[in-house]
Amino acid sequence: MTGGHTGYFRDVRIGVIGGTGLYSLDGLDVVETLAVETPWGAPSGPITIAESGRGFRIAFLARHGPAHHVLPSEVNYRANIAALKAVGVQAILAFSAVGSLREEIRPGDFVLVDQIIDRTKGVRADSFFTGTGVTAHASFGEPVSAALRALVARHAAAVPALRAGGTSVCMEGPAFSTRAESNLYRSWGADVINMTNIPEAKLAREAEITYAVVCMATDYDAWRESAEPVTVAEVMKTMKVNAGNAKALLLAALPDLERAVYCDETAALVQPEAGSMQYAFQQPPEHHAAAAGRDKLRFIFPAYFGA
Ligand SMILES: CSC[C@H]1O[C@H](OP(=O)(O)O)[C@H](O)[C@@H]1O
Ligand SMILES: Nc1ncnc2[nH]cnc12
Repeated sequence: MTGGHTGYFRDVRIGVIGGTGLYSLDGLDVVETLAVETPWGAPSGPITIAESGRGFRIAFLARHGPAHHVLPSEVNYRANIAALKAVGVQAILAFSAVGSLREEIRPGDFVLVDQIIDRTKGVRADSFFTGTGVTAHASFGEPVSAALRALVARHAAAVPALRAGGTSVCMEGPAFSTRAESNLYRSWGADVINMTNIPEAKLAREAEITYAVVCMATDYDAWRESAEPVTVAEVMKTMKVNAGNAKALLLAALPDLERAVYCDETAALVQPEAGSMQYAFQQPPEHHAAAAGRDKLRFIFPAYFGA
């Protein structure tokens, strides 16, 4: 145990969440595999700790489990984020397979979204504070880290097409959208659609973890009159190529990311999120000591709910 932190503490500051078609990290040496338990239950699978050639460590988690056995609505997002936090993660680069809502975003293109529209249906646990007796409201107007997006965008040359900016719609699923819904999201100005950005991005923000998601277009969803609506077969066919490009992008960006989280004394990359929840609490700190969920919250926030 370190500084009131969890027994899993490892100081692995970089986390990667792989989505559909991205179930492992290649090109890095795996040094440890952790079965982490959190106060919110178990994450989707083991956390793999890998080491880069430069001696820095990266934690990897497959969002739907290593065999993709967890539906998007049934992912334990709280456990996933809490588990990454427990091993020391300060910045998460997530990957997500998405449908394109724009002709110009072709299957195979990557988009670093900067906005998210929540179309989930309230069935997902989306806050660490639920049931704890502590009221907190994270700032979420900018749901994705601008600094992490900019860092990744500098490595656009590693993939065929990478757009810096765009809006994703996170739908509930598991069935894909109707044509009318797909057109509705287009009329709202959305660029891509998936089923996992929310609550993942929200929980990362609550956990004070810097978060960005690389959205990898696999299909044109259901809006195009001239084409058949999306199927899983179509998604997985495109993901075969996308997965290779995702790994290339990660390996290209990793040296910069390592410098930013392990070597920069100003901590400029993670600084906007680190400590951000101190402004989110409704009640004064004295209240936290008596809160029913204090022990649970200490797992994520040793600084606010310490012994
Ligand atoms: C298999 S298509 C629908 C599935 O793909 C995306 O997964 P992820 O975001 O984890 O890459 C989408 O969000 C759905 O969960
Ligand atoms: N069209 C689509 N809708 C929702 N999630 C997706 N993931 C990949 N393609 C998708």
